[in-house]
Amino acid sequence: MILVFGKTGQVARELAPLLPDAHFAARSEADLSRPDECAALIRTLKPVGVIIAAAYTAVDKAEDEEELASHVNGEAPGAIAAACAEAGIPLVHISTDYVFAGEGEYAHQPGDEIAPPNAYGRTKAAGEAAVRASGADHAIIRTSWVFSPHGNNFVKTMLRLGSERDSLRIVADQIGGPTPAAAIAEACVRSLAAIAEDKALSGTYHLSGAPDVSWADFAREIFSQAGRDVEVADIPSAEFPTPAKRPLNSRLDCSSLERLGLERPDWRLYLKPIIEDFAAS
Ligand SMILES: NC(=O)C1=CN([C@@H]2O[C@H](COP(=O)(O)OP(=O)(O)OC[C@H]3O[C@@H](n4cnc5c(N)ncnc54)[C@H](OP(=O)(O)O)[C@@H]3O)[C@@H](O)[C@H]2O)C=CC1
Ligand SMILES: Cc1cn([C@H]2C[C@H](O)[C@@H](COP(=O)(O)OP(=O)(O)O[C@H]3O[C@@H](C)C(=O)[C@@H](O)[C@H]3O)O2)c(=O)[nH]c1=O
Repeated sequence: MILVFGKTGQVARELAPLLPDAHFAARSEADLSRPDECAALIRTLKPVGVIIAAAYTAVDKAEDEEELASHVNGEAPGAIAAACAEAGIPLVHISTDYVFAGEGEYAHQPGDEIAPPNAYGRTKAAGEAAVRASGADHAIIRTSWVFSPHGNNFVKTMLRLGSERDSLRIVADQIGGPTPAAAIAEACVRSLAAIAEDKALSGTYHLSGAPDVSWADFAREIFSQAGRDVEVADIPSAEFPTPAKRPLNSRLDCSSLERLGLERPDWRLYLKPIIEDFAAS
């Protein structure tokens, strides 16, 4: 049996149909703010592999709750990875573009220096480091700008705001790859099988949707596919102040996905079901 930490999040919900026999541990069963209890669950359930699909993802709130976010995003993945190493089972963990400072206009390689610009990114970086240090066979999949029909995400925010207003001001100097949660779920399953088969595939991978765009361009495509006549005005980040600083350059070089037999998904092909759900609600 495969154990998935997380049940209600975007990626966890996309994992459910791919892994019908997996055990999905919700917060009530495995609270990541209590890392020892999460590690103990591995010893109790004795899974053949583990995927961590839960995290503290409230980027702005993390500025005020860095200690809690550190337990959830830093220490819990470390404790889970140590338990995986002890049991000799592989682990897949998900991380973020927000570990990068985001300077320049290049696509980041997995081995590039990290320098998180905010508290959420610092806690995710700590989780990555703990997983690498654990000795467990692992895949760390860094992704960005996740969206799906479930939970909170930029696509659903835009559809909601676009139904209330005729024009929106959206940041145009942050560039990255919107990523469908379904593609991340597929990569989790594929990478878990790959590292179980070949330990040499253990390491850090990048997965983001193509093409890279600004948040403003992302919004325009959402409204275009939704047939909504909402004017999107490009603004610089400075005109949309937020508690957490976001990286300007979130481009991820995803070429190492080839080692897993995967490629970047075209995110534009994943918008329609979300738009239809929104229209029906
Ligand atoms: N969302 C994004 O844009 C991006 C996400 N990522 C990473 O991808 C992974 C999956 O994210 P995503 O699917 O979007 O997550 P969501 O934001 O959709 O959901 C977060 C999940 O984590 C759970 N969770 C939060 N705190 C705890 C806790 N203390 N104990 C147990 N569970 C907890 C939530 O449970 P509950 O329902 O009980 O609150 C929820 O199921 C994460 O590692 C995230 O850092 C990377 C890049 C971008
Ligand atoms: C609502 C709104 C947002 N924005 C900007 C703010 C921000 O720069 C950008 C996206 O804002 P959001 O708060 O939706 O996204 P944010 O929470 O920053 O999303 C991040 O989540 C974490 C978990 C990750 O790991 C990242 O990869 C990334 O997906 O859009 C506007 O410019 N205008 C608006 O009206």
